[in-house]
Amino acid sequence: MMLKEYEERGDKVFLLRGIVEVRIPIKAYERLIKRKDKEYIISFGEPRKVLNHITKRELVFVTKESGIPLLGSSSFGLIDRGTNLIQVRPITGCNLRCIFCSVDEGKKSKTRATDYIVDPDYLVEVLKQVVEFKGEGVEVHIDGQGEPLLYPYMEDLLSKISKIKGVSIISMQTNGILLNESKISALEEYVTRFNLSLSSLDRDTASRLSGIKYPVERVTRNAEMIANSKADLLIAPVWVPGINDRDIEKIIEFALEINAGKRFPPLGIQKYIPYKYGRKLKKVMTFKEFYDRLRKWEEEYGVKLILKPEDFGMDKRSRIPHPIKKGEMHSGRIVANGRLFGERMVAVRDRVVTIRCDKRVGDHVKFRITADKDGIFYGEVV
Ligand SMILES: C[S@@+](CC[C@H](N)C(=O)[O-])C[C@H]1O[C@@H](n2cnc3c(N)ncnc32)[C@H](O)[C@@H]1O
Ligand code: SF4
Repeated sequence: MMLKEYEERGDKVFLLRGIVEVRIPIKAYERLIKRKDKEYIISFGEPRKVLNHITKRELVFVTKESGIPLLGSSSFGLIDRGTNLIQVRPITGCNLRCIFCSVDEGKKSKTRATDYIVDPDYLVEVLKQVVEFKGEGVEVHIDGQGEPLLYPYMEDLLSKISKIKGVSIISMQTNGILLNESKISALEEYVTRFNLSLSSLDRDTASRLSGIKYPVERVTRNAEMIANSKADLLIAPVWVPGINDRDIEKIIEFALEINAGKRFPPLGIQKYIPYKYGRKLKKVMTFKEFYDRLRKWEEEYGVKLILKPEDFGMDKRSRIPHPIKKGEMHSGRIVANGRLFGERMVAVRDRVVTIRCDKRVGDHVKFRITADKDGIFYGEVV
């Protein structure tokens, strides 16, 4: 809701240490004080938090008014890794709990403290600027630390992205569970390619991998419907050694049978990689083992499995200039809690920087930028 709407509803809007806060006044718990021409509120009540209905984590609404920049974080917003592909991350949080998940997503995550949801108009506004900088032939890839189809404004977002001059491909990474016939027919108008994560066709194995009672039939039906739609389909299993070794061949056969990959490769087999803050499994394959096996299957099935960026029309492009650099000292306001426990997000020069500290949202901090990886910034308080 806009601030005006809160005021019209009769709620009071207060300026609290420079942050606009909306509170429904409950006299017993709040006391008003006046300083100069500003009203401040002292609240003795618990702060109100919006929670993600699946993960039950704090959900931060990233709007233009929130002062949270959309560049600089790997959790939400936009990522430019120096190619014609821009990653768009509208939401965090997931309906699955994959045992291999690189971002430790879903309920009962041990590492994730906060979820984010981005206002679609804000996302489109900043994306337009990035696409304009990149030039023609841009791929917008909707992905995220979580399941993108949980985003309630997806159709609106895609419709607006499809109108941006310079965007030639819209692709989406999804676990496909939330799709159905009507969703697919709505999304096929905008989505050029769905990358569907499907790691087993066996219900028990898929359930073990996803951490839920996995609806195999629903996902395979969705895969067929995508393959028969205007959109292209790429099936992207994660090969988890010791668990789905026998399933990968069955998935290759399934992808070929339903004619996945009209314009792009039909399969994008991924090797399980243990990530620092992801879920760890004991058995890990070497890259040699992985590629040797893919090469064998390529011969056996006559299908391309070792993929290169060129297979997706990707090329190198200048990066959007970074207004802050590694080693520099800055100070800024904490605009939100960070994605991981103990992290905070600071805004500086239209970028968000992740730092570790125990100060609160609204406080100012001085910090040094310690890392800049593809425009994703980390800092250390000094
Ligand atoms: C983090 S998920 C987010 C999008 C969506 N939830 C999904 O699963 O498609 C992005 C992709 O990374 C894959 N993935 C997750 N954890 C991985 C890991 N540890 N190693 C390799 N790939 C992984 C997923 O299977 C998926 O294809
Ligand atoms: S891999 Fe994707 S579907 Fe599985 S838990 Fe992680 S974000 Fe969710």
